[in-house]
Formats: sequence, C-alpha cells, structure tokens
Amino acid sequence: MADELGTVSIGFLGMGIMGSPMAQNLIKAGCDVTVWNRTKSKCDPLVGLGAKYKSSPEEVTATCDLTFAMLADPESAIDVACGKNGAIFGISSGKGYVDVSTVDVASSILISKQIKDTGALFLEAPVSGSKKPAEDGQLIFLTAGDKPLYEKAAPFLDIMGKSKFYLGEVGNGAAMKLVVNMIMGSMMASFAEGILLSQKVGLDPNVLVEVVSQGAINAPMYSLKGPSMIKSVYPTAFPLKHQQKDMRLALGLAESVSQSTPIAAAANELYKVAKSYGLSDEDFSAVIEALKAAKSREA
Ligand SMILES: NC(=O)C1=CN([C@@H]2O[C@H](COP(=O)(O)OP(=O)(O)OC[C@H]3O[C@@H](n4cnc5c(N)ncnc54)[C@H](OP(=O)(O)O)[C@@H]3O)[C@@H](O)[C@H]2O)C=CC1
Ligand SMILES: O=CCCC(=O)O
Repeated sequence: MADELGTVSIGFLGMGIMGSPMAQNLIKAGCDVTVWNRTKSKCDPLVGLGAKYKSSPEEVTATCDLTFAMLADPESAIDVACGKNGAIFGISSGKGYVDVSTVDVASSILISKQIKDTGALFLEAPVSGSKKPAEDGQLIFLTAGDKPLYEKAAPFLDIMGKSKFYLGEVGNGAAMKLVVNMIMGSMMASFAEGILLSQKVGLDPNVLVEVVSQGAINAPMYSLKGPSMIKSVYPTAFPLKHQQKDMRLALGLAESVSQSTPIAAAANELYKVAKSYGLSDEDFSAVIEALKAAKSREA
C-alpha cells in the first residue's frame, strides 16, 4: 500500500495547527510529500521527517500530482491559490487541487474556477475535528467538487481522516462546514454561560461538567474543554479568531438565504468581544472571558 501511495506526488500548502499534523500523517504513511508555508521555518520539522520543500505554491503544484491547501481564511486561501506565485501558475491538466481550509461558498467557487480554468481538477474538503483528531488521523472530510478527484484523493483522505462525505457541487462542503461550526460556536458560548452561572449560584462547575457529560446534551467538547475553562486556561487547538471567522461566514451564509439565526448572531458578538480582549490566538473556549469581563463591569 505504501508503494502505491508513493506513486502519487503530494503537495501540502499551509503548515499551521492543522496542516502540519495532516502532512505528517501522509509522510508517515509513506507518501511522497512536498511542503510549503508562508513562514518557512514551520516546514523544517516536516523536512526532518522526509518531506521535500519548495519555495512557492506555484513550485509545489508544478511538481506534484495532487496538492492539499490548509490556510487560515478566505483571503489567504485565495491568495495562495490565485495570487503571485500561486498554485494556479504551476498546476495543469491531469493534476488536482484539494482545498481543506474553512472558507465561504463564494471563495471556494472562485478558487475552483481559477483552478479548473487551467485544466486541473478541484475538490473542496474542509474538515470537522481539531488538532488531536488531525494528529490521530481522525478528521471528517466534507468534500464537494470533481468526483474523479474525490476518488483519486480518497486514499489520502483516509490516511488523514476517519470518514468522508461527498456532497456534490462546490460550495456544499463549505456550507456544511460553516453550519457545523456555527452550531459548535453557539454551543461553546452557551456552555461558557452555564459554567459562570453555576459558579455564581454557588455550584461546583466541575460537577456541572460531569452532569452534562452523562446526559442527553453530552458532547465530547464539554468534557474536553470544561476543566481547563474552569481554570481559565485555554491551550489552543482551534484558535478563537478562526471560530469568529466561521461565525461571521455562517451568518453571511444564513443572510444569503434569509434564514434567521439569532442564537449564532448573539454568540458571534461574544467572540468579537473576546477578540477585542486580545484572545484571538487562544483556544475558542476563551470566549468565556468575554462573559467574565461583562460581569466584572456590571459589578
Ligand atoms: N485548528 C482547528 O481546530 C481547525 C481549523 N480548521 C480550519 O483550518 C484552517 C487552518 O486552521 P489552523 O491550522 O488551526 O490555523 P493556523 O492559524 O494554525 O494556520 C494558518 C495557516 O495559514 C497560513 N496563512 C495565514 N495567512 C496567510 C497568508 N496571507 N498567506 C499565506 N499563508 C497564510 C499560515 O501561515 P504562517 O505559518 O506563515 O502564519 C498557516 O500555515 C482554518 O481555515 C481553520 O478555520 C478546521 C478544523 C479545525
Ligand atoms: O473548525 C474547527 C472544528 C473543530 C472541531 O470540529 O472540533
């Protein structure tokens, strides 16, 4: 199997919290991987594991059959794909581009069009699952776009993830991801309120987490993040700035179809407040600090 995988040369653009472990899993599985990152030093550990390095997205797509991109937001995803020395300048017919970043529908369609104009194939494949699932190869891929590329990419998605959904036309994967993260962001904001309320009425919030974890509203996120939130520490798995970006993009998606989303809109305001307190690079569970600050101002 490792020999078969090694016959397809893989490019990987973006060595952040998610991209690095995803690329690492491909290397460990025996794939021929070439990496690029805006901040070059983040490629060093991957090169140490056997990856090749190229100095631009263009050079990566020129030398690789299949290129994955894991970038911060719509702006960086578009820039890396279509900007100066971007992926479109190296890619060509017979190759594929798989964007696993979380972006909005319009940005994904724009990148798809630019890639497909070169004759190459495009797949969007944003992921559910955070740093640990990325390290463990347990991500969930929400794919849409060219079916032949989905089939070609499938063995590699299976190395990085535990499941994959093919959702049809480009935009459907992006939309699914935004809906999922809109729910998650609202759940976390509500959980933060619950922790603070339990403390304020004299309950032990650790017991609250235990009660929640045994009931119908249990979600792994609560027992994973709750204990550190109670200690006011937020080790970054999913940066708060990205959660707020996803709330913003989800609200835009909702507006585009006139769907009312008042809960998500309220939660988004909390993430904005947390960002204004300098918490952008903390884990998104740091949204609880926005409520604490409001509390102390009222007191
Ligand atoms: N962390 C998580 O739990 C999850 C994140 N996601 C999504 O995955 C994507 C990546 O997330 P994550 O790895 O956490 O984010 P990071 O912030 O850790 O990494 C972002 C990556 O984007 C690059 N980047 C940012 N701006 C630019 C730019 N202008 N030009 C070129 N490269 C740029 C960064 O490069 P540099 O190193 O130079 O800054 C880095 O490689 C996001 O869309 C996020 O929403 C999806 C699921 C889970
Ligand atoms: O986009 C981030 C998703 C994080 C998660 O699914 O746990």
